[in-house]
Order: sequence, then structure tokens, then C-alpha cells
Amino acid sequence: MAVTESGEFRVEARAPGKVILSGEHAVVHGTSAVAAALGLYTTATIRPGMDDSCVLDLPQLGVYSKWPLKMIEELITQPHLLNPKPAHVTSYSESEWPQLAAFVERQVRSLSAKGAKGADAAVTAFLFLYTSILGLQPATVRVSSELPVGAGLGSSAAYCVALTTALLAYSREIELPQLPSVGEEVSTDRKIWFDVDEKKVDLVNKWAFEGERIIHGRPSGIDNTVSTYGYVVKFKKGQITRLHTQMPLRMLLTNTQVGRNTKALVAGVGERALRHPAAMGAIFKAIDEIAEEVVTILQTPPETARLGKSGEVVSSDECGPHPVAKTVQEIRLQELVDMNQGLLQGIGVSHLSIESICQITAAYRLSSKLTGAGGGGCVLTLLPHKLSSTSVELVKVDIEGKGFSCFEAVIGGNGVQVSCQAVS
Ligand SMILES: Nc1ncnc2c1ncn2[C@@H]1O[C@H](COP(=O)(O)OP(=O)(O)O)[C@@H](O)[C@H]1O
Ligand SMILES: C[C@@](O)(CCOP(=O)(O)O)CC(=O)O
Ligand SMILES: [Mg+2]
Repeated sequence: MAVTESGEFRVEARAPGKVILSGEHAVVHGTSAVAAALGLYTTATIRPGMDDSCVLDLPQLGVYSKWPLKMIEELITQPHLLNPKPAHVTSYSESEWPQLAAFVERQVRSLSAKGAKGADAAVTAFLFLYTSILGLQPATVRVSSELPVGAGLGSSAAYCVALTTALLAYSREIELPQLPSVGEEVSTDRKIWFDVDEKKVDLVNKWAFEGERIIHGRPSGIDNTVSTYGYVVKFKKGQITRLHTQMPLRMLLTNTQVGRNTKALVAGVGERALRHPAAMGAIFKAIDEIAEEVVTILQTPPETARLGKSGEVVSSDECGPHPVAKTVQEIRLQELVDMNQGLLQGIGVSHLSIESICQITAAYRLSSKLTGAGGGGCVLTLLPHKLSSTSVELVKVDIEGKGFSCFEAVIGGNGVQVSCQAVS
């Protein structure tokens, strides 16, 4: 453990978003899903606090609050909650925090209109994680993100993972990398990100899941798991398998800009499953089979499509004026994406904006599906490895011409990382 002369330091943790390739919603009901880390990050920064207070700055939600620690202490009515136990993961329950909901509601009501949306859940999760991990230590906390919030790219999980990691590092439950000596300037471009120690990364994931429970109600755990560990994973009932993919994964992400809320969508699917247990059970089973097949395909070395009699690539398709060769795996994966989207529509989580993107890309023989909770949010479009950048541009122009925004995703990268700096 490195400590500065003054003993004070600032920590930062960054956690990636995610894309679900296959299996969203059904995974909440115990089936398999496949997801990958997305190269867009949420960063939590904690620096020493002043005036015995806690400052929370959430620029994406328009939240900026400064609370005297005495005020937070009054919310803790159970004596055993007064002593933080970072190594011992606990769950939030309203009965143990009888005054927290009303406190948060008052805080959020006093915010701007921009600040109100989603702020209650974010502030509740923050206060629970802060007091449980750090206790009543003064600190200034800022969480900012490159991810769109509430668009299916796992911003809620990245928020919980980044925040939890920064809190655990600030409490020194996570070992900090060597700090530069006091007075030594560290410029932003020299900032080094370190992976979280293997022994502590499971602790991060467990605390982050508790945060997700506050925001989502009933998370499967896939989002916080991918954000914590990174890469491409299969997830089933809490079991995580890292996939060593043989095929390069390339995709376009389109944001419909239609706002939605994961908690409400997950609850809606749960209610539909109660009304139609057999039919919904059959759909979940089909989604499970699709996810398992996706896992197999991703791990199979690419096989180039055969040439037909006149020399054409039998399994190639036209993409605008440019022919595109697809591997056998890419063609199968496209079919599975189409089937998965059809089933998601069947469980009631698609949206006209999503269908319209699927139609646009189908004209280019490309397959798309919603990713995340749906109801709006983002749509992924698989891009064959050999699709030229000119063809991708054509698809993008068409999508953007219809008023949506899209970008080519960087996926399968690292999970949560930490950085720190001395404060003189
Ligand atoms: N950068 C952030 N700052 C504060 N809260 C955030 C941030 N990102 C996500 N959240 C919380 O997560 C909620 C969105 O989560 P959710 O509906 O699951 O959508 P998604 O995870 O797909 O972006 C927000 O309303 C907010 O409570
Ligand atoms: C719908 C679901 O499968 C994924 C939700 O992802 P997001 O919050 O929309 O990014 C829910 C879950 O697995 O917890
Ligand atoms: Mg979420």
C-alpha cells in the first residue's frame, strides 16, 4: 500500500458499458445470455471531502448535492449500519432504511427538471453504497459517463461498478497502485489504469449487483458482471464463462433516442410471464437455445462461404452496390439475431423505432436486434467482417437520414480499472 506524506489521495475507477448479443430479459428468468464489454466508460472520482460533508456530482442527471455528514447520519437508524464493512456485502432494504426514500425524494424534487429523471434511484444507490463501504467519511464524489443513460448499453451497471470500485479503493479495501510522490505532477495523458486485484474483483461485482438491485428491481446480474470482468461472456444463473471468440465481432449501434426504463420493462415481462406461463416459458426456452448456439458459433473458427458454379460466393449477399462475402458463421449468426428479435417482439419489449431500424438494415441484408431492455434504447446491427467501410457508411447515412444516431462499436475490451493520484 502506497500512502502519501499527507495521507491523502484521489481515486478514479472506470467501468465499461455492455452490449447483449443474445438473451436479454430471458436471462432474468434463468436462461443463457451472451454479452460483451463496450468501449465506452463511466468514471467515478473520489477526492478528499471538506467541512465534514459529502458532495455528490452526477452531471448526466443534473444532480449536484452537498450534505453535512450529520444529515446522512440521521438516516442511519440501525446501529449496526453505523460501522462500514466493505468486505461484507449486504443488501439494501427499505425496512432497514425507513427514512432514506423520503430523504431522496425531497432532494430530487429540489433538482431541475433534467435532474429528476432516474435521479432518485441513482442517489439511493449512491447513499447505500457510500455509507456501507466508506461510512461517514467526508468525500467529494463525481460520476460521469460516455454512455447514453437509459439506452440499453448498461449505464446503470457501469455506474454501480465504477462507484463501488472507487469507494472500495478509497476505503483501501482494494489495494492502490503506487502513488506518485507528493508534488509530482501527473498529467491526464500519463494516467495509468490498473486492473482491480483478482482477489477483490468478485467483491466489486457483488456490491455492484446490490446497487443494480436498487436501480432495476430484479437484475439478472449480467450487466454488472460484464462491466466488472470485461471481454465476451456467457452468463446463466450467476455462472459466468469467458468466451474465447474465434470470429471478429463487428457491429453498428443505433440509438433510437426513445427513452425507456429497464425496471419497468423487466417488471412488464415478469407480469406477462405470470399471465401466460407456458407460452412465455416456451419463448424463454427458444431464447436460451439461440444464446447457446451463439456461444458455439462464436467459438468456431471462421469458414469461408463456398463459391457457386459461376464463381459467385454462394452465401454472399448484396449490400447496396457492394457485394459482401459472409462466412458461414456470420450467416448463421444473422439468422439467430433475426429470430431473437422476433421473440423479443413477442414478449412485448420491441418498439416501432426498433422495427424501423431493423427494416432499414434488412434492405442491406444486415440483421439487427434490440440490445438491453428494449422499448426504445439501442439496436445492434451485425456487420460482416469483410463489409467495406464504404458500405458501412452507406448504411449509416441511411439510418441517420431517418433521424437516428449510430456508431461502430468497440467491443470485448477490459473490465473495471482503477487509477489514483496523491493530493498534496
Ligand atoms: N452516469 C450516471 N450518473 C448517474 N446515474 C446513472 C448514470 N448512469 C446510469 N445511471 C442510473 O441508471 C439509470 C438508467 O438505468 P437503466 O434504466 O437500467 O438503463 P441502462 O442501464 O440501459 O442505461 C438512470 O436513470 C440512473 O438512475
Ligand atoms: C433486460 C435485461 O436483460 C438487461 C437490461 O440492460 P439495460 O439496463 O437495458 O442496459 C435485464 C437484466 O438482465 O438484468
Ligand atoms: Mg441498466
